[in-house]
Amino acid sequence: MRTPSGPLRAAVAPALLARALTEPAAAPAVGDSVLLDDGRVVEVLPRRTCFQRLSAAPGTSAVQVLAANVDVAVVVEPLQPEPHAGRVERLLALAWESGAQPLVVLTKADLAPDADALREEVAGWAPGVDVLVTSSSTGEGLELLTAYASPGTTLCLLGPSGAGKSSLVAALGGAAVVGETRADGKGRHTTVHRELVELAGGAFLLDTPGLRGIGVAAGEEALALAFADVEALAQRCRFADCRHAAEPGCAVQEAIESGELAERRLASWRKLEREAAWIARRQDVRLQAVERARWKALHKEVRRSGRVRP
Ligand SMILES: Nc1nc2c(ncn2[C@@H]2O[C@H](COP(=O)(O)OP(=O)(O)OP(=O)(O)O)[C@@H](O)[C@H]2O)c(=O)[nH]1
Ligand SMILES: [Zn+2]
Repeated sequence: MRTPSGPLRAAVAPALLARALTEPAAAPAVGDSVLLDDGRVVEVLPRRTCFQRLSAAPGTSAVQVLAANVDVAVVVEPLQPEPHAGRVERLLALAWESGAQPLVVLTKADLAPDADALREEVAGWAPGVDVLVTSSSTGEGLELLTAYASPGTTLCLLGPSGAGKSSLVAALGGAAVVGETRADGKGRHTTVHRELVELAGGAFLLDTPGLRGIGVAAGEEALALAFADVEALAQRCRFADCRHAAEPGCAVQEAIESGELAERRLASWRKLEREAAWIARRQDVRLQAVERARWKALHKEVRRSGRVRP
């Protein structure tokens, strides 16, 4: 981690480790600011923004934090092969979900003669979000991205393999400042991947493999932001509970008929809404399972000792 007196490797204090067993979000994640006592991490300071997913650990219902305190969440999508609408929309929903400012960066402009037209199209998938055209090969558009990377700002890159994320980092003058290390069988420490990169202008970039392919669904509120155009239309439907199928006075269907809204975009919104509902249900089921396990343990204790302990 970084401290005023330089980089430092610090262990997590036992009390915090113990808490993290039942509450994984209490553990420090990449991007966190922490309190140190006697060279140990005793507390994680409140997070401004947060990428998280449901913890895979059995017996917990909690969320696992993938990255904390990201200011700008950059959705990286190549112009060649063609930008993929569903993928951009999904990553934008996750960006909104995190609380960070979303940004779309289209890469490999040197390979796309129709970059400007493609930019227009992508802008339609990203209401309220800037869409930049860049090339790490020619340097085109990189100064636009630098404007988002003011000193002290933390960015993260979300995008598929091959989108050009590593090339962007290199083109922005990235140098690793913190590498995550792990001990191998022989007790040596080896760097497994770069985690925090300092850019030439003094901004930071989180480059976390776990974030790259992040597969979690965004919640309702994030979807409302990512699909602000569809939501605004839905406000104008005659019925408050309009399902935008065949109801009379449906502003969404009218917009599709007039060409104002792409049918594909409504379908994409529906798909992500279904996923959000599914995740919410799964979280409920998990909470119930944890509750059941607690009661089972309590009953066992009662049978064993013949009395109830609070
Ligand atoms: N022509 C051109 N090629 C590029 C550009 N940016 C990246 N590439 C190429 O695209 C390929 C993938 O780029 P990477 O930067 O490794 O992509 P990545 O997103 O980091 O991929 P992962 O590490 O798998 O997540 C490489 O062969 C790059 O040389 C660009 O601006 N123009
Ligand atoms: Zn409607």
